[in-house]
Amino acid sequence: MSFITVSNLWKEYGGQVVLENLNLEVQQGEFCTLVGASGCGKSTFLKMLLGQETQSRGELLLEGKPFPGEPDRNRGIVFQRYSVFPHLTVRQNVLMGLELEQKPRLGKLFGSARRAALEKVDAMLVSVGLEGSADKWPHELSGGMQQRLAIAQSLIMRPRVVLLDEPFGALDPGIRKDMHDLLLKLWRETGTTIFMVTHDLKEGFYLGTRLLVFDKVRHDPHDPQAFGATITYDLPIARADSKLFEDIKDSVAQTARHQAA
Ligand SMILES: Nc1ncnc2c1ncn2[C@@H]1O[C@H](COP(=O)(O)OP(=O)(O)OP(=O)(O)O)[C@@H](O)[C@H]1O
Repeated sequence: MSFITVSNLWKEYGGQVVLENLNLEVQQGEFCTLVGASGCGKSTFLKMLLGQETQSRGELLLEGKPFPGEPDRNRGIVFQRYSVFPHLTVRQNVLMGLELEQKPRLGKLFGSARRAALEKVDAMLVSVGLEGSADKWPHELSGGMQQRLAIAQSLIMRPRVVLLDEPFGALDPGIRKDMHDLLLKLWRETGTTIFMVTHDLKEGFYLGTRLLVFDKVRHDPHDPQAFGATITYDLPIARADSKLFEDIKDSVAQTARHQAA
C-alpha cells in the first residue's frame, strides 16, 4: 500500500475548475517538488494535503484511510512568508507546539516535562543553526533565520508529511543555497515525506526525488474557468535530462502566458 494515494481528485471553487483528475501514489520518505504556472492549483493541492480544504471529487488517502479533515500533528506546513509568532522568542516559538500537544488546555509544561521538551527544542535549534539566537525575538532575525525558525517549528512536531509552499521564495539566492543544504540535511535525518512548491524549476530539480508538474492541458478561450490543471509530468528526478528540463520550462511558460491573457 502506498503512503499517500491520490485518485481521480478534483477541486472546484464555484464554477471554476482548479484541479482535475489528479492521480498519484507517493511512498514514505519521497521528496516531491511541485512546479507549474501561477494559478495552477499547487497551493490548493497542499491545502488539501494539510486538511485545510476538501476535494470536490475523488480520494485522498494516507495509508489507505481518508486524510484527517483538519490539520493535525501528522502534517506540518511552512509558507513563503514568515509564519512564526512575533510575540514569542525563538525558543518559545519552537517549544509552543510541544506544549500545546502535551497540555492542550494550559499550553504550558512544568518541571521535568518542560526540561525534556526544552532539550528537544535546543537540539532542533542546533540542527537549524539558531542555537545562538534562542532568546531573540523574530523581528531581530534576518529573513533566512526566520524561515529556519519556521522550519524548526514545523519539524519539532515530527510530522510525517511536511508541506512547503515556496519556503525560500522571499530569500536572496546566496541564502537559498544554505537553506537547500539545511532542508536536505533535515529531510535525510528525519526521513519525512515532503511536498514542496517552488517557482524555480532548477530548485525543484535540485531538491526533489520526484518532480510533479501542474499544468493545464485544455484551454477554452471563451470559458477560461472550465478546465483545471492536472499533473502533466511525474518523474523521478535522477532520470530527468536537460531536454526534458527545457520542455517543462516551455510548457509552464506557455500556460503562464495563457493565464495572463
Ligand atoms: N479559497 C478560494 N476560493 C476561491 N478560489 C480560490 C480559493 N483558493 C484558490 N482559489 C483559486 O484557485 C486557483 C488556484 O490557486 P492556487 O493558489 O492553488 O494556485 P497556485 O498554483 O498555488 O498559484 P501561485 O503559484 O500563484 O501561488 C486560483 O485561480 C485561485 O484564485
